[in-house]
This record gives sequence, C-alpha cells and structure tokens, in this order.
Amino acid sequence: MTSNSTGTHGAVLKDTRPADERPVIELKAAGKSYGNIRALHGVSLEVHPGKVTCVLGDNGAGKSTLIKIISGLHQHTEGEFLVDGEPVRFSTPREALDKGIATVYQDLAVVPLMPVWRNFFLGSEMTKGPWPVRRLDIEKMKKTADEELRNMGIVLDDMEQPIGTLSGGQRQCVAIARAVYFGARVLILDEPTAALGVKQSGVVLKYIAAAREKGLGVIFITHNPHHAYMVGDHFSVLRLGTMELSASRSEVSLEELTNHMAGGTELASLKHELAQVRGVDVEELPEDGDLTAPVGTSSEGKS
Ligand SMILES: Nc1ncnc2c1ncn2[C@@H]1O[C@H](COP(=O)(O)OP(=O)(O)OP(=O)(O)O)[C@@H](O)[C@H]1O
Repeated sequence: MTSNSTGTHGAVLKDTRPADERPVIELKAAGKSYGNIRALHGVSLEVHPGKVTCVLGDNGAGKSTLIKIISGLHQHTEGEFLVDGEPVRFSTPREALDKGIATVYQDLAVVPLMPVWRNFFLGSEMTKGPWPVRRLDIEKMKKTADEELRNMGIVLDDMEQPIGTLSGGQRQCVAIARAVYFGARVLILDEPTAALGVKQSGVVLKYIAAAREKGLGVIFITHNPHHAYMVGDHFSVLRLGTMELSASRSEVSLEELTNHMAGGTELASLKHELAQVRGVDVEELPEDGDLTAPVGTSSEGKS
C-alpha cells in the first residue's frame, strides 16, 4: 500500500495519492502515555470514505485510548494524527465534530423518557432557544427524524414514544442516524453490538453497512471478529497497546482473524494469568492450550 510519509525533521510531506484514495483520518506511528503507562504505541491506521475500518482487541488493548485521541477527548503523545492530510491535535470533542468526526458510545447520550424525535435533535440548534417550540417546528422535526430513520431501514410506529422503549439496537441506530443527519463524515462506533443479542446485532450491522453505502468512513470497535468481518474493509488488531495485525479484507480470512483474536490474544492472556496463579513461567504450561493438564506436561496422550 502506498502511503503518506514524514520527512527527516518530522514535517508532513505532501500526500501524492489521487484524491479519492486519500484517507480522511490517518494515524502514523501514533501513541499515548498516561504518565508512566504507555497505553498505545506505534499505531498506524487509515479511515477512508465509504469504508469500514474495524479495530479489534482484548480488554486493555488500547481501543478506547485510540478513539479518545480521534474524538478529541485525549491527545496523542507520540507520532502523528492527520485529518484530510493536515496534522491535528483536538482539545475538545467539539473540534472533532467540527471536522465531521462523530462518536457513538455504547452508553448513548440519550434521555430515556424523551420522545424519539427529541432525542434525535438533542443538542442541535433546532431544539435550542425558547421552549416549547412552535407546533409546526415539532411536526417538521418528527417528520425529519422519521424520514432519516426510514432512509436507513428503521421504521418506527410513533416518533412520540420514549426512546427508552426502543431496543438497544434501535437506540444505536437512532444515534447513528442522528450523526449522519448532522453531517458526520466519519463515524466512530464504540462496541455498538457488545450488549446486543444476535437479532439486534444484525440490525446494527445492517445500519453500519448503510452508513458505509452513504459514503461515510466508519471506525468499528468490537471484540467480535464475526461482526467485524460482516461489514469490514480493513481489520486492525490491537494487543497490549501495539498493532498486532493490520490487513485488508483480501489479506485476511475470517478464520485467520478469529484465530488472531481467540488463538493469539485471548489464549496468550489466559495462559499469562494462569501462569501467575500457578506461580510458574508461561513456558511451563502446555503448548496446546490445555490448561487442565498438570504444569510441565502436555495434554497429548492424556487418557
Ligand atoms: N486515564 C487513564 N490513566 C491511566 N491509564 C489508563 C487510562 N486510560 C486507560 N489506561 C490504561 O491504558 C491501557 C489501555 O486501556 P484502554 O481503555 O484504551 O483499553 P481498551 O482496549 O479500550 O479496553 P476495554 O476493552 O477493556 O475497554 C490499559 O492498561 C489501561 O489501564
């Protein structure tokens, strides 16, 4: 893959790629330390319009730190962060939003007892100023929210119903539709399917695919390689703050991605924990991952 490059004195060289191949967001060997704790190190990642970049990783891998840098909650302490080819360092989430970067967190910024349509416009200019707004405006807002949701495949009977009565998947979709309506170019989705069952995960995944079709760049944070592979164009696996894998769809199969997550990351962490509990070195545990076998033996040949 061709890439932008950095000069010997740290100056950003011009991106020579054709305009339609340039990323909206680019991290180059980026990192973040919290005091002595190095949460992220040497991470490179690109987000392109109309593409879904999946970021996978175990607990503590650095996923939240990565999205906090991009969404303006924290600043990187190493490397570069570029938006539209320009180095940036956001001080607030508002600055990220102004560049069209919207983050949808798992615990949504919605007010459960408020109607769906008001949540859709929550914080927007349309609901600021003296309240109540004119009946006409309310009808217009309801109609707009309804149309925007329908556009992306969610049909609700009543825009007046409290958003808390919707399923978790539908609430995620309202938040995504809201970000799209208010002009997001990049959506950062923080584990949007984590708390959902199969059917609701399907609803959200369909919505992610719809956002992609609309030309948005998406960063999809997830623990689930199957969910990632259903909608992803590129897969980045973080492990202990560094990028363990960065591969496009044609470069990695679902099986390989799953093995990376389950076989590599999870098993390695579990073995590390178990070795600590048993007070032995990791090397002394069975190679084949049979953690029931006695220390210093292999489970092969076990009757
Ligand atoms: N504000 C902070 N101060 C100090 N250390 C932090 C802070 N935030 C995160 N860390 C540390 O940075 C590392 C990466 O954490 P991060 O939350 O980014 O991981 P994660 O992949 O999002 O994990 P999870 O899936 O559990 O949310 C962890 O070791 C964590 O303890």
